[in-house]
Amino acid sequence: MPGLRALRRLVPFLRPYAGRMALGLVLVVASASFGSVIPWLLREGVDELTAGAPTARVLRVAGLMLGASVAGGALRFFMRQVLNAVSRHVEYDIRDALFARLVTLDAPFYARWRTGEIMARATNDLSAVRMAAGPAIMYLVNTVAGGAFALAFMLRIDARLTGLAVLPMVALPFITVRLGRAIHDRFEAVQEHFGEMTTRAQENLAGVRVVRAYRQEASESARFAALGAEYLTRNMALARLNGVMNPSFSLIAGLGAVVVIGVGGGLVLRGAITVGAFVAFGIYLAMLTWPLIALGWVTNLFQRGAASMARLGELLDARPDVSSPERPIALPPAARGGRRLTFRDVGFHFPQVGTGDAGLGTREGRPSPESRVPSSEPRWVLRHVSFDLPAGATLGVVGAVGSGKTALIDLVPRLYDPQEGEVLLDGVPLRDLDLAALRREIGYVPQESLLFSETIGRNIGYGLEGGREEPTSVVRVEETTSGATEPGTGDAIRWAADVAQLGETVAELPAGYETILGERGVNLSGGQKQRAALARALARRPRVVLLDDALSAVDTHTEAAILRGLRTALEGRTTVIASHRISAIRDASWILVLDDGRVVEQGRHEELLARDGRYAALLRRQQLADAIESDEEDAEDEAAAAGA
Ligand SMILES: Nc1ncnc2c1ncn2[C@@H]1O[C@H](COP(=O)(O)OP(=O)(O)OP(=O)(O)O)[C@@H](O)[C@H]1O
Repeated sequence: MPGLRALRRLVPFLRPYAGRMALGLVLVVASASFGSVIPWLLREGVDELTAGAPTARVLRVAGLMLGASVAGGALRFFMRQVLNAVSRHVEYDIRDALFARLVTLDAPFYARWRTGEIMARATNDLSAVRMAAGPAIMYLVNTVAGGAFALAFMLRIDARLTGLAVLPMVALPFITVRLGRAIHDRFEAVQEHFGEMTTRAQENLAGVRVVRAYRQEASESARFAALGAEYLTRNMALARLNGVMNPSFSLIAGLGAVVVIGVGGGLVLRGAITVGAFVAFGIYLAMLTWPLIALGWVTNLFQRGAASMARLGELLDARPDVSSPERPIALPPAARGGRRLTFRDVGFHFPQVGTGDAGLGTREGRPSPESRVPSSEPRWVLRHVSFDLPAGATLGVVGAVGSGKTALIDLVPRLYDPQEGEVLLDGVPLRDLDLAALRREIGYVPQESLLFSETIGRNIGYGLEGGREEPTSVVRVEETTSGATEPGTGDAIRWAADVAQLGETVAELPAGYETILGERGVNLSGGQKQRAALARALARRPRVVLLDDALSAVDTHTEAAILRGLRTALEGRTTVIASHRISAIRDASWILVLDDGRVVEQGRHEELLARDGRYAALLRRQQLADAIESDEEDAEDEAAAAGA
């Protein structure tokens, strides 16, 4: 059937359950065989009644019919148990595989795919695939087996009558193929739109504060209603096909029934077949009708499953652009606890969406025809960036908004790879290192800190050695001294929290390090979140620490205290601090001033000041802004004092 090729991808997921699947299918065939014996027994019963046979014989037939019904029913029960369980297991395995894939995918992938789209595939499409993997297979086999048994008995009763009754069924394959293709396409359209709706809902829920602050509730509701209306329209288009399919199949079966009554009635009158055979034949034909209708439904399920499996396949097939080399080079032992970081004439631009850049396709991940045309000149975010930072040194990166500070930092853990030049750690190009080994060296505090809905202790201890085995045993900070947890883990968390100036805040939380954060727990302020993210990066005692404007939400006083603490704590480690505030980087061993992705000045604080160029101008502007701010604060304080 057209469009079903995507279902081949289900085979590896079904393979582990082949035994159970086979058992389930044997049960399907067995239950269908019992079901088809019943009309045959009925034929016998009717004929014996018509012939005036003794009651005992009639009762014997009735007993056999009852037995066949019970046996068929019991087998049907077990077949459902077995096959539905298989489909649930398959669904579980695909979901697992999907999640495992999603967590390995990198920044370029998530720049192309919207969260709502991924969620839609992981839920709705997965359900459609489960229906194809379980119920559809079950009904297909049931249909074929039930139909074959019914046909065999019909042929035994009268071959010519059977031929006439099933004649209208020659139209069946045409209807199935034509409607099947249309169902596939329309279902795909429905699912695609569902992705749009999920994205909209997800963005609105995540940004509900913005929606409310800008009083956009009504217009957002209207936009969602419009999406809903389109979803309804597409579903109605699909429903219309179902509306055509089922009656078409019933019509074919109905035509068969007309033949049976017309021709079969004549045969009974002429004595060619018995009344019992006529009754049984009618029931067999009805038994064929159900499979015919079921066949329409099965076609539908397979087509939906195939469309959804293809959509899931796009996610399962996605590969990160950045990966480990086949033969990674090991890093040499670290000197003084840090690593030397070198940028050699680095040029970088973000992958261009829809241009096939870095092997990318369209946002949906499908390579589009346009993806193969040569891209327009990329917008370089970094160009000709070179520096050589000795192990244990601190690099400060300053520059205006959008000058490329984040991009520079992102290249160190290989969130992206540069298109020009190379980045090296202790003289080894990053591309030659094992990705996990590289990232173990690095503590990265991104601009936007993300904390999980977990205890603050587990948030800080995230990714600590052993954390993968049993999360609950890892970061119960209070228990470390009793030896109940891995030695040193709790200490590392407490130490990191203290360096990040978070220790006191944690002590004031209702359950200390065991306080749950997030939706179900306590919410931290922006600055506290940043400090928790900093503590998380420090707890692993990385050799290279990257801070991307990581203290922007912290006041200058706390920032100074944190930086002082960091200097001692990170003694010997290599640090890169990107900041729009000069106060955060003035003590760095080397400072880069970025402008539109190029290094326009570099040197130590004093040297840069003496040069009286961009850096000095930036500092003067910031000092002026700080002075105005503190004057305003003083004025406010005075006004408040006068008011009191
Ligand atoms: N995922 C992305 N795809 C395409 N362009 C991007 C992407 N992220 C950032 N950019 C662009 O790259 C440029 C550099 O961005 P970057 O985030 O490195 O600047 P920044 O110096 O860190 O700015 P800020 O101080 O605001 O954090 C900006 O012009 C930005 O618009």
